[in-house]
Amino acid sequence: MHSQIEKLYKIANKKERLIIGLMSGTSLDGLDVALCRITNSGPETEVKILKFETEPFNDSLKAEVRKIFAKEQINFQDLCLLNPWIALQHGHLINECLKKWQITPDSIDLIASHGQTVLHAPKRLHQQSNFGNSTLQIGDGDHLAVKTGIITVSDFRQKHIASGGEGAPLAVYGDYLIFSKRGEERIMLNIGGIANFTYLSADLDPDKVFSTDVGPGNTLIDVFVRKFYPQYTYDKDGEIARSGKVNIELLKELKSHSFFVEDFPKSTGPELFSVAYVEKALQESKNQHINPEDLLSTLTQLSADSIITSIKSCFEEEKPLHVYSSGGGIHNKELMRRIQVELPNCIFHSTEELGITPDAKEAVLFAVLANELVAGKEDSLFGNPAREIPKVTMGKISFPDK
Ligand SMILES: Nc1ncnc2c1ncn2[C@@H]1O[C@H](COP(=O)(O)OP(=O)(O)OP(=O)(O)O)[C@@H](O)[C@H]1O
Ligand SMILES: CC(=O)N[C@H]1[C@@H]2OC[C@@H](O2)[C@@H](O)[C@@H]1O[C@H](C)C(=O)O
Repeated sequence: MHSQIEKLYKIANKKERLIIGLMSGTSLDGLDVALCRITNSGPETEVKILKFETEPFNDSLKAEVRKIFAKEQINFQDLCLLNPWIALQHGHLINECLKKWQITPDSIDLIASHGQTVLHAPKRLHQQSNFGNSTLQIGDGDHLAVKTGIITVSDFRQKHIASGGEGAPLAVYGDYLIFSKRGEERIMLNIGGIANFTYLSADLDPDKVFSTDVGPGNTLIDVFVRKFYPQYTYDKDGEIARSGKVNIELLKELKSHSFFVEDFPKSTGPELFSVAYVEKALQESKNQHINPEDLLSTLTQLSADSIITSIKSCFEEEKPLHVYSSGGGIHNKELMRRIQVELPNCIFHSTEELGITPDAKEAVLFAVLANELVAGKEDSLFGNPAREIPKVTMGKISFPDK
């Protein structure tokens, strides 16, 4: 047997594994690196975060990615060059983290790498009859494995699509395994560039579980902060939004997009929630000369309303729901205030109360997916195919060869 296969076999048979989960989301703020100790698999999975860092991306990395990020037309060579280059950048950041933590690569069992989404094109968005759902994450796993010397699991979304899903959201798989709690109706709300949630039923019934993107989280806020306030990259604590007024006509126009009336579950991205989408709405509502703080206030209300309306439309009002929030958007106090005011029957928490740092949650998710791929049992795989959550393992394995 090849020594790497033998090593993987041993890792699969361990009771607990050290897995580095990586997430670089749509906000392009940095690489989330979560060193997790994962015990068991399937419904018995337990996760402890041993270390967590967000390694900020420097301006040149952001500029390189933005050349091809969520764009309909790009230079094909840029895409080709960035696929290994991103992996090498991520590999370098992992090596730096390991040095800082004084942990040697050979004590890590696996890396679980999401990669960088450069385009998400579910059929609902591209609408081309000959083609199905599609998504592209770059940062090739072989390059990461060779750069770090650690067996790497990557490219999780393709199997989801191959099995009938849209390739997103995937958080539901980790949410079900690590956050389900008998006797408590839970919503796991993540506010990243895009906002999404998972519903976990109090009776633990997997057939009731579902997950969906709901619309923009921080993505539009970030883009227009960068445009009008170049010294900032986001609206810290929502202060700009708080100083402005919501423009009702513009908000109505933004909400008239067909995405908001499509059935759940659905996935989306900055391909739809883009500058062009906002500029069209500004034009249609005759608000091209809106002042920046009113625009930011309106975009913040759009994010809040996307979340509020989706939760209200999926659940009866009397149902006591516990909402556990994560993602960078939870630091936007004005956004969170507006959401909480309109959902008085929900009890709001942070995932911190469940032992998972909110900024680390998505990176942990990919560590859990890698754990299921390598050590999960086929008969205890989670899924709910009726709600587009296929029962599958996800990820591709790359070996460093030494
Ligand atoms: N103090 C703060 N005030 C307001 N917003 C904040 C604050 N801190 C972080 N954010 C927001 O959180 C964003 C980063 O969020 P996060 O890392 O969850 O996004 P992501 O993982 O890239 O997104 P996605 O989950 O869509 O892929 C920042 O770009 C910013 O908009
Ligand atoms: C294609 C893609 O990268 N989608 C991301 C993005 O960021 C949030 C939302 O849009 C979600 O659908 C997804 O990520 C999380 C981790 C998910 O799949 O659950």
